[in-house]
Order: sequence, then C-alpha cells, then structure tokens
Amino acid sequence: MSLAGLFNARWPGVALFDLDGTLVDSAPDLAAAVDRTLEQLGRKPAGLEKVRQWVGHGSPILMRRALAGKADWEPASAADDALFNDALTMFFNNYRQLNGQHAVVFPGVEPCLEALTRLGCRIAVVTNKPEQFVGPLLKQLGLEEYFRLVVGGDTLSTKKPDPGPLLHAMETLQGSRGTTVMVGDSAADVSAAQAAGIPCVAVTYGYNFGRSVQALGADAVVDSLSELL
Ligand SMILES: O=C(O)COP(=O)(O)O
Ligand SMILES: [Mg+2]
Repeated sequence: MSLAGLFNARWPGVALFDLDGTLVDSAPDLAAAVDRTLEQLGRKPAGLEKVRQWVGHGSPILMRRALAGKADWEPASAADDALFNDALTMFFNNYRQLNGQHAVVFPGVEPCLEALTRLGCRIAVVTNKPEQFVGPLLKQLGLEEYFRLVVGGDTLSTKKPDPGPLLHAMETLQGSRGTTVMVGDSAADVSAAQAAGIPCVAVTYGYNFGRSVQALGADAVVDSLSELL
C-alpha cells in the first residue's frame, strides 16, 4: 500500500505513534540508566550500542537483557529473579533522574505531528515505555500538546506486539480500522498493527533490535516522518 493509500480521503482519522526510536531518540538516556544500574550492581556497563538494540519490549525485558548481556536472555532461577527485581527498581530510580537529559526529537517528527493536527487527526502515543516516564519526556521535549492519549507498556495488562494497546487507543479515540494508522520502528509495532488489523508505517532510523525494518512487512517504510505529509 502506498502512503497516499494510507492517508486517504477517509481522513482525518487516528494516528498511533510508537515513542522510542520513532518520535524520540531516547536510547542515550536508557543506556545511561542501564549502565548506572549495572555499575551499582558491581557489573561492567553495557554501552549505548548494545542498549539501543535491546529497547522496544519495555523496561523489564531491557533489564533482563542487560543482566544477561545479550538480547535473548534465558528463563531465570529464583536467585536471578530476585536480582532482576532489585535491578528493575534501581533502573526505574536511575531512569527517573536521567529521562530526557540526552533525548532528542527525530528530524521530521514535529512537522508531521503539526500537519496531522491541522488536518484534525486524533493522535496517541502507544509505547512499551512504562507510563510514568512518558508524560515527563513528552513535556520536556515540547511534544505533549499533540497527543490526546498515552498508552504505556504498563497501562494495560498486555504490551506490543500484542494488539491490545493499539485497539484500546483506536477505540478510545473513536477510530476505525479503515481510518487508523500505526507508525513505529520495530517488529513489535508492525506485529501489533498486523494483529490489530490496521496498517503500519515503519521508520528506517529507529532501533528495531539492530535489524533492518525492510523485511517486517510494514505497509510503507519511510526514512523520515516528513514523508507522511
Ligand atoms: O521498550 C521500551 O521501553 C519502549 O519502546 P517503544 O517506545 O519503542 O515501544
Ligand atoms: Mg520503538
């Protein structure tokens, strides 16, 4: 499907945006919080490049990966679970302090949100980032006013790639499958959109667990959100 086909005559509709890697380059803050946590645990820091590849399934999975030092962590023993629980609490405390310190809005994001708003589009953030961190980040970066709804990774009982958060946002904003589009950077976004039955635009500049988005089966792939205009 072409971009023109996605943003068709049935608009204005509902646009659902992923946050990390799509709207905001937040990996530097996440990496700083992960590394501070690892250091507090007496471990070696992971570094930005690894952390960038671990973002997208929410903070608990990010910390599981950080403790394992790799993306595919193994199911843990009870002792590992205790360490993980402590590490997650420490990560939350660290990220609360670091959230927004180095994060920047990707080029093309603001013109896109501005244009969609002018068209009367209803816009939501649907992210796996825990909800407590989303509002402060959007506010600090001056994006808050564009969004009518924030769905975080712990807002509901499921997170992406489950379609639940997308369907919740679509229904809350009174959208329909024909007039709702998801925009994201990773397999979690494309899979969630496919399971929800709504089209998905994938951006090439995000995280996607270190892999290209070309093979994900998104309905359109763009290098900048300004291409959506
Ligand atoms: O994994 C996270 O914490 C957030 O990722 P998302 O904004 O790309 O959904
Ligand atoms: Mg993302």
